[in-house]
Amino acid sequence: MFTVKKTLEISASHSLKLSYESKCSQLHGHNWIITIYCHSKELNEDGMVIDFTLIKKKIQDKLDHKNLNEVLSFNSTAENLAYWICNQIPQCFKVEVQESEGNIAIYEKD
Ligand SMILES: Nc1nc2c(c(=O)[nH]1)N=C([C@H](O)[C@H](O)COP(=O)(O)OP(=O)(O)OP(=O)(O)O)CN2
Ligand SMILES: [Zn+2]
Repeated sequence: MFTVKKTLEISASHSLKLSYESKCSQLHGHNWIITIYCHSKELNEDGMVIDFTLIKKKIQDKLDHKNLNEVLSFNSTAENLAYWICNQIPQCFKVEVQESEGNIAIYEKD
């Protein structure tokens, strides 16, 4: 099994819809650091699991310098982002989303 790991950064704004009062319900921004793990038993014809550039493009084109509330149909918690990102890339099996230093969510397929 081959594994590739791609780390990229997304600068964006969001506000969270929460069932309790929170500063996070106000529009604010983060520089999310996202680590994406992809694997494959065999390499493609180019000798890759997946092109690092393609991983970055798929995620950054949709999210970078955007208001996440406008481009995503779900509450953009780190957990939900990790889940959504994992499902954008067929070879992906794990995603880590660091919202700020010390605040990290991880989604991993069963
Ligand atoms: N489990 C989660 N908890 C929280 C999330 C989340 O995505 N998953 N998100 C937020 C907000 O986005 C909020 O903006 C985070 O604020 P931040 O200042 O980064 O974190 P803290 O409030 O913990 O403050 P520290 O500076 O880290 O002490 C909130 N929770
Ligand atoms: Zn936030």
